[in-house]
Amino acid sequence: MADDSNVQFSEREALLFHSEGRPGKIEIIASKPMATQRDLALAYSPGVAVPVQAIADDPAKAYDYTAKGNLVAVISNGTAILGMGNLGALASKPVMEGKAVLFKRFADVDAIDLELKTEDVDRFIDAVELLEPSFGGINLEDIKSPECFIIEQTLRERMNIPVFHDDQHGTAIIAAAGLINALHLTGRSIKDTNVVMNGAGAAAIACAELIKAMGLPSDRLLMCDRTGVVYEGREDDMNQWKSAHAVRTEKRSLADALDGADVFMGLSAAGALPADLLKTMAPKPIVFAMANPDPEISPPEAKRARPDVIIATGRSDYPNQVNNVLGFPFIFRGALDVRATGINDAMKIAAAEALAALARQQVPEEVALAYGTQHSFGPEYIIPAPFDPRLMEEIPVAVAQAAMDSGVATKPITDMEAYRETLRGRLNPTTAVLSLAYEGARAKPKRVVFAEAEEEVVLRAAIAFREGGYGTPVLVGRDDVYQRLAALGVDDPHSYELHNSRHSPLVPRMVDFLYDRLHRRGYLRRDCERMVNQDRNIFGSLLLQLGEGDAMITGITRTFARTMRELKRVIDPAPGRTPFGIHILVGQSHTVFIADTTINERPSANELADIAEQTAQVARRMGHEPRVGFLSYSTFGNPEGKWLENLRQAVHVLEERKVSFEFEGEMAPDVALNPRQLANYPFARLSGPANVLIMPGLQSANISAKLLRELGGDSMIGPMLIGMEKSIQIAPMTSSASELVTLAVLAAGGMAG
Ligand SMILES: NC(=O)C1=CN([C@@H]2O[C@H](COP(=O)(O)OP(=O)(O)OC[C@H]3O[C@@H](n4cnc5c(N)ncnc54)[C@H](OP(=O)(O)O)[C@@H]3O)[C@@H](O)[C@H]2O)C=CC1
Ligand SMILES: CC(=O)C(=O)O
Ligand SMILES: [Mg+2]
Repeated sequence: MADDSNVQFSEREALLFHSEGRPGKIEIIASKPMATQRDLALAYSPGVAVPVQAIADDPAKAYDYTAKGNLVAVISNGTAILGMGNLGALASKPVMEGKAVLFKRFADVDAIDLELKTEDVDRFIDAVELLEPSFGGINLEDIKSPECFIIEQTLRERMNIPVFHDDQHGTAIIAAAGLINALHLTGRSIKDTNVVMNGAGAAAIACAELIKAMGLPSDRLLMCDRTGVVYEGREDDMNQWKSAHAVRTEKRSLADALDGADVFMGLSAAGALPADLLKTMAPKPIVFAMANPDPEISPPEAKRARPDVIIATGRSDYPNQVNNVLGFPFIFRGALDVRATGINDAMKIAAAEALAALARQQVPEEVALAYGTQHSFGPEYIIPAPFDPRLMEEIPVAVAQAAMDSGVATKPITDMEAYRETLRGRLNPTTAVLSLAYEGARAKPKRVVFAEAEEEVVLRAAIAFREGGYGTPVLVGRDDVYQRLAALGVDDPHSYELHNSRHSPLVPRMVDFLYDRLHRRGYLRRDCERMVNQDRNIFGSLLLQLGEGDAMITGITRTFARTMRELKRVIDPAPGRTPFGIHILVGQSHTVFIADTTINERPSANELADIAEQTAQVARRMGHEPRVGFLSYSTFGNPEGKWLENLRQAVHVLEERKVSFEFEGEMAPDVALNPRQLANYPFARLSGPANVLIMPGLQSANISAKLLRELGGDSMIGPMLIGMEKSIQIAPMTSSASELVTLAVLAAGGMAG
């Protein structure tokens, strides 16, 4: 992929990403239990007849008894897939599946892709119109112009749910938001700005219309297509939508148009803006090169030609991503939540203004930390990043309010504050924090030792780690690791850093270091030499001690306990810390941290308190306000037992330490997690279900974590090893490559510190 971007991946990796596990990117999950005969009777015949009759009597009830109200269809015929052209309905499926998962990921909207095999406008319209009962909204995508204009207009007239061609309006909203801010930064007023719009298709026409609606005079926008400037009187390759933007001018080519222009907006094709032409633009030019997957000009090339440029692209791997992903999930969220009958101009402008305003506000700490680079309002940050958790609050609220004010909301929201609260609850902050941890790793790439590089799964993780741009893998293994890399499709295996203890020049220093630590613990120099030469965990952790890496990942070839024993010969706990393990259970809207699941068999009261404090810190770093429950079989002395004293003491220790989070115990897990059970103990000091579960001992902790991993539906991260003087993670022996990458990213980012 583009060599100068900051995220590298191979075509092989892109294909593997899509084919691994279940092919594609979506699956359907039942939202009701389907376990018993009774469940079946309720979900299907005969129970289902009851909601059928209710909806037949009152169609609005479909929103109460079916998924319609949160369901959007992403529909394409593949005639303008990204900037790749007309490759047909089937080939568009990966893009449409991609949009469906973005709807879910960013705004908890359920979406399904539908690819229609027709280029006939009427057949397309008929097919979509018939779908109205199924969906709460229709997102049209990657349909070429001018057909897309007729399709969208007709469907909007005929359907009573929002129909939104995202390439037109989504793009226009984001581009307008970015433009508001870029003009602000360069001290321009929209009324005096000269804009060249390159492209005269779906996205470009909608963009031109929106920025004119926001105050750009018509004669200050010159539109260009493959034929050149769209001027009054032009006859070649025109249509009514282009004609609406034709101006009286002598300029004929893109070069003529750009000479002295303030803004270039590209919604055309890769490479359409030559650097030479950029040089002729006005001082502090603004370039939005939005063609996907490759922009009209790359940011490094643009900056070489014009160091004073403000540049945005459609891609996530450069600063200033002007991409409709910043809009469609949140715009539909707001529209669905007020059951809007359509998405009108007032809602679009509200979304653009809310986005622009968000970029000018202080960036939240977790976003700033993760991106590392400049993330305060400025030339490299004119538009919020897609992972910014504030988008989910601000944009739907603005859109819903505009829908209500403009009279298209059929179910107005009466309490906006309560609505904000439900929006916050729809997403799991951990997901955002994990995404940000990945971004953070990219921003500040570290060197991570992969101690078991002879294992294929570890090598695949190391390749993905490097190709993802998260850091530099430092491999430990024999020389044939190079052949194995080549067999996995790596073109330049020798560009990987490989350390082989057989001939590493570091070995003498390692032996000295180890002997220095262990000679009074019963080890001879020869024992140390043998360990350095033969044990990859010892060798790998010595690399960390000698400064050859920032973090290490291991665990695939040995059990946790054995690996931990080896590591402790080389690495100590951090001063004053109790090392322990956390398993993190991540669901769509909740996260639970369970500790200590790996090390301390019978923690003392003080150790339990330490574990609670440090786990609470990790929870905070992952975006959760901790509520700690000390778990037992017993709740506040019922039943009595002889193992409860430790837990009670731990609660006292935290009281004495005056910690800044809620904690309570001892309590059974159902009391900790279920508010109805908790309500039986009105004196309990938890304001909601516990999200940090401190286990009384290793038996119950480790068993619970492994049961949840094997039997539970949610995904499990960890165990994360906490409290060592160096950042080391011991992965479960059954880890997949992507689980290893996640642990490596967390280790590199200090998330597990
Ligand atoms: N960043 C984002 O969020 C988005 C980006 N896009 C990108 O915008 C581009 C256009 O998409 P869309 O509007 O849906 O597609 P359309 O097929 O509707 O329009 C394409 C337009 O681009 C013009 N064009 C193509 N090549 C050139 C060129 N070399 N110079 C000048 N004009 C050219 C075409 O000209 P002609 O009329 O002469 O054929 C046509 O007007 C794509 O690259 C797409 O990826 C689209 C939506 C969102
Ligand atoms: C982003 C998008 O929708 C496109 O490039 O078509
Ligand atoms: Mg598109």
